[in-house]
Amino acid sequence: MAPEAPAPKAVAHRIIKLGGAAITHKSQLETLQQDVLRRVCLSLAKDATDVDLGRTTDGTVLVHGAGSFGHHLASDYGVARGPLVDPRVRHGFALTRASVTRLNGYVVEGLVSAGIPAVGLSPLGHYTTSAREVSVTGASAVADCLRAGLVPVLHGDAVLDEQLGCTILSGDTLVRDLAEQLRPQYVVFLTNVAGVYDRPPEEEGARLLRRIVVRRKDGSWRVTAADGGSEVDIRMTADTHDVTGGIALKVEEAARVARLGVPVLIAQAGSEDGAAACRLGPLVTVNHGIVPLASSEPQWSSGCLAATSDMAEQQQVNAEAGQQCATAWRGTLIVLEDDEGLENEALGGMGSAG
Ligand SMILES: Nc1ncnc2c1ncn2[C@@H]1O[C@H](COP(=O)(O)OP(=O)(O)OP(=O)(O)O)[C@@H](O)[C@H]1O
Ligand SMILES: C=C(C)CCOP(=O)(O)O
Repeated sequence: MAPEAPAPKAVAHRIIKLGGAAITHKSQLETLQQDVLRRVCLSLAKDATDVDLGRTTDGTVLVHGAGSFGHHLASDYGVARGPLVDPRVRHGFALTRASVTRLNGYVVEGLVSAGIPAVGLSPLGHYTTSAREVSVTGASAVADCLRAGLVPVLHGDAVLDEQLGCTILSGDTLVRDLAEQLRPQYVVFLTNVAGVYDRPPEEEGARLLRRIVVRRKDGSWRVTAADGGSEVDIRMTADTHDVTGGIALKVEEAARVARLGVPVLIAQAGSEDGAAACRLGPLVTVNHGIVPLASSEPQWSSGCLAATSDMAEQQQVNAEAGQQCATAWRGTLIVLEDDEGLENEALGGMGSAG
């Protein structure tokens, strides 16, 4: 019998989800937000050439959402529920894929024009689900691309489901599966708002949650007020066409990633904060003053930038790297509680929406 294949080596440095709400106008069928897409492509390309940081886009996995290229059609034709034997659902399945792969083409084209060796990789054919849960992962195809020096660009997709016939696999769920399989150093979700708020961000008084802490024992998550007091209530809503659950699914999947010990950042696509999150990972919070990196969390620092074991030196490098972001970093950091089950009280906190 052939010897068992060795476990694949970690090849992913970072996984970035480019939200459909950021690169499309989610409420208008198949409309691209070209300016946001262009800014993201340019900033990722800049990471690749930043010789001071010794960084390249090697080890970067990109996943994008569907936005208005997929959610509308999937919702109109009931693609998330199946069954595929229903001719109307089958037609909707094909239409949804045609739409979302069109968007994938635009994203890949933007990245390649910016000089990134990006290749589109559709989940259908690599991923299967069972009752909407991933039952077959496509992570090995992603790892193969990474080992070949390519930047795989996946997307939320219509896939085959062992029980339902077909369903919709969200990019947020793909990111979590890839994080489980490839164990990147960090994950970034870029979307159209600055992060997770205590209520829909357009509502008056909405406050940006700077830090969400995930409990080690059961994976539940919480936000406590900066004064260390009671837990904060959070309200999240989703667009009417959204077939995958919107921001609530994102937070749930992000919490599952954080529980692996992989820090997650949520920030705005096309902004300096989003670019800095992609470039620096959780160290962005060191440079920009919201979350001091505790010495008990050394694993976050390894490999986020050119390797250096000395924290002071690393902070100096990071400070130089993050110069573009002159003000405090705006976004949400999602992390696992420390070994004692405590969160550092200096790390909690909220910021106003303004
Ligand atoms: N409490 C909240 N905090 C943050 N955003 C919220 C909240 N409640 C509702 N939202 C809305 O969630 C949206 C972002 O989630 P959504 O899943 O649509 O993003 P996305 O991942 O960019 O899109 P896609 O799923 O198409 O990839 C924002 O447009 C925001 O208005
Ligand atoms: C609607 C489709 C085809 C995919 C949804 O992916 P998401 O926008 O990442 O949730």
